[in-house]
Amino acid sequence: MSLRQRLGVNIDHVATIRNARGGVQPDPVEAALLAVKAGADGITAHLREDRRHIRDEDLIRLRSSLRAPLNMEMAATEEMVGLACGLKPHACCIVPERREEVTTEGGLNVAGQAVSLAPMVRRLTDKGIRVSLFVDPVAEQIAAAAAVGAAVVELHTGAYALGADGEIARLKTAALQASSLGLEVHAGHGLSFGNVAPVAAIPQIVELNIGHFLIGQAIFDGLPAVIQEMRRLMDAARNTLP
Ligand SMILES: CC(=O)[C@@H](O)[C@H](O)COP(=O)(O)O
Ligand SMILES: NCC(=O)COP(=O)(O)O
Repeated sequence: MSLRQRLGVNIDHVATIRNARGGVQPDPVEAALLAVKAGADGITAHLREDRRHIRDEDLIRLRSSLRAPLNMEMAATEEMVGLACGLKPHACCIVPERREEVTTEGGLNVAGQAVSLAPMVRRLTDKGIRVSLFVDPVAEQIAAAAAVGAAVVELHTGAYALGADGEIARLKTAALQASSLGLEVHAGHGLSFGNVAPVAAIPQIVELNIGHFLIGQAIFDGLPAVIQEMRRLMDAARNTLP
């Protein structure tokens, strides 16, 4: 199987640099258009409650100017569900947020909040938005994601990226379970040139969302080049599949 795996480019940290001086450069929307032109299959943008990087107006401009799928990452709040239902991106990925965190620290506790999540998933789905839940590769969370009606799970690869033992095995098991439940399987967080191949080679994973590493490496090599290299590494990993 060498089903081509999609690459979603997360442009959060273009906005981090822009916000550092409060101006308009570098423009995350310009980065998104350049990323798609370079081969990205979609764009991911995380509208955090504290707007530390992506801002509401960025999402509005992305929605009106992108000709590729826009995946809006958001917390499970009424504010964000309302914004998403108004914006109607191609997809939403619900992620946990803690104001003090430097970055996303873990997966969404779907099992522990299924009662409140299910109607949010339904509202978004009823607007034609593909709903993904960002979860740790844990059987209970994946089963809960299917139970609340999500179409997709995005497996948190943060522990894997930090070198935790046995993580790639957990990701493989989780991807198989999710696929067997009819969920589309994505993965992301902390992926880089150096660690992407084993995750890309997991057959059931059909999309990777990658941002921080790509934006950082783009400072040295340029955004098109780093996207094309990530694309090459993903394709090479997929081509090892039977
Ligand atoms: C959910 C995830 O892993 C990232 O896409 C998320 O955007 C991380 O948040 P920061 O971009 O603020 O680090
Ligand atoms: N959901 C993962 C994502 O969008 C990008 O995460 P990272 O590559 O910025 O760590």
